[in-house]
Amino acid sequence: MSADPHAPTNRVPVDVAVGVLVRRDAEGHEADFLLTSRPEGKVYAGYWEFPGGKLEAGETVEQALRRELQEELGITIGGSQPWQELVMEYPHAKVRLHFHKVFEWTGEFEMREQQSMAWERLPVSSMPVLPGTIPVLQWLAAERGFAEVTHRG
Ligand SMILES: Nc1nc2c([nH]c(=O)n2[C@H]2C[C@H](O)[C@@H](COP(=O)(O)OP(=O)(O)OP(=O)(O)O)O2)c(=O)[nH]1
Repeated sequence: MSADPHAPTNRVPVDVAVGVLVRRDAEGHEADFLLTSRPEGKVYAGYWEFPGGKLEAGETVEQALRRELQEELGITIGGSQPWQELVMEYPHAKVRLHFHKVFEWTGEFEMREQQSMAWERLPVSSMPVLPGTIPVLQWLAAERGFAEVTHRG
């Protein structure tokens, strides 16, 4: 009998900090959000995701997020709000994704890893999106009362 590729494994997940940067509209409602493409040379290169990266030893999620967004996008975030958590099993890794919402940052966006960025709304037009990004679009859709398909591809 062959192994079920979807069965949970006993691998220890790697913690990843992910930022959902949200801009507000004129009424103060949450509006567009930032997606970035994964740089060449990484697994899932070219797939769209919310920016972030793995925690280093001793870091909190917010500290890791501040460091990663500075390194990758050249911005400095203010505070971040813990929002959702998700464990994903990929062939290359098992990750525990810690999603924080971020509403404040300073600095100009610079794509320091030659990635692309897009301010998006639902439905998202950037494609393809990373598997671990799809649940986030669904959470945003639930918060916003958006009942249609969230992304293409
Ligand atoms: N940044 C980010 N990573 C995600 C999302 N969804 C998802 O499954 N992941 C996965 C992909 C990767 O396996 C892992 C993030 O690791 P990474 O390789 O991008 O992190 P890093 O920048 O620290 O990479 P490196 O230094 O090891 O090259 O989390 C998401 O929305 N954003």
